[in-house]
Amino acid sequence: MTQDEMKRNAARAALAFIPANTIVGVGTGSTVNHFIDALGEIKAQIAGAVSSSEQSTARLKALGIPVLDLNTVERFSVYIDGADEINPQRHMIKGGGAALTREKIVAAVAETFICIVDNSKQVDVLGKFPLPVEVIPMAAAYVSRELAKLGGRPVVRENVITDNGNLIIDVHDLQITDPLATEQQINGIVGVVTNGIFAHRCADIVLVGTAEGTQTLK
Ligand SMILES: O=C(CO)[C@H](O)[C@H](O)COP(=O)(O)O
Repeated sequence: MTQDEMKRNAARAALAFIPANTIVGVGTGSTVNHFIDALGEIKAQIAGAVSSSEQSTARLKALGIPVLDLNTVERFSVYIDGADEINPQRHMIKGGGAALTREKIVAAVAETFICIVDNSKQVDVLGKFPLPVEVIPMAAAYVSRELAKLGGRPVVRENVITDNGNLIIDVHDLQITDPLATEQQINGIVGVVTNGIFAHRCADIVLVGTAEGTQTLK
């Protein structure tokens, strides 16, 4: 089975966790694209979607799924999103698609975060995948110097502007042994919008696509 088939199976398994008439929070990425396609098949049974990126919004709208403004929604039941890495504590690195800030905001409003991944994303310690950090453009050099002091190797992602008009710094070679502390520490650097560690708001349920089928971890 290919990696993409495992992603698609995990994405389709998420449909079983969507209550009738609910608003669905939708993440970003290739795994989520499979989920959006599956959501299109049950669009009559949901109240609409809240989206974490312009890319997902366009795909949702193309399938006729209404996209709601998060400011009009107080709370909703499920948020479905992928991850670049996930550890056994269900802490994640996200932001490979540069949508980390909106993803973190939408996830904060959801009751349950369901993470959909193929098994290549499972790690014991976060940090092999370079950690994305969204920064205000004028702060990029300062933030890079501060990130280097933490032991990482910051590289501004070329030709990428986020949906919020900001830059992404990818931090290579960070061993993230305490994700809660590192998430907080990096978010404390002036000029950082947010970083891609999702530890304070980790996943509640993980659907892992494997060659043997999709596993559910809680
Ligand atoms: O955080 C993300 C986007 O900002 C994605 O969830 C993450 O990059 C995983 O992407 P994919 O499903 O394409 O492997």
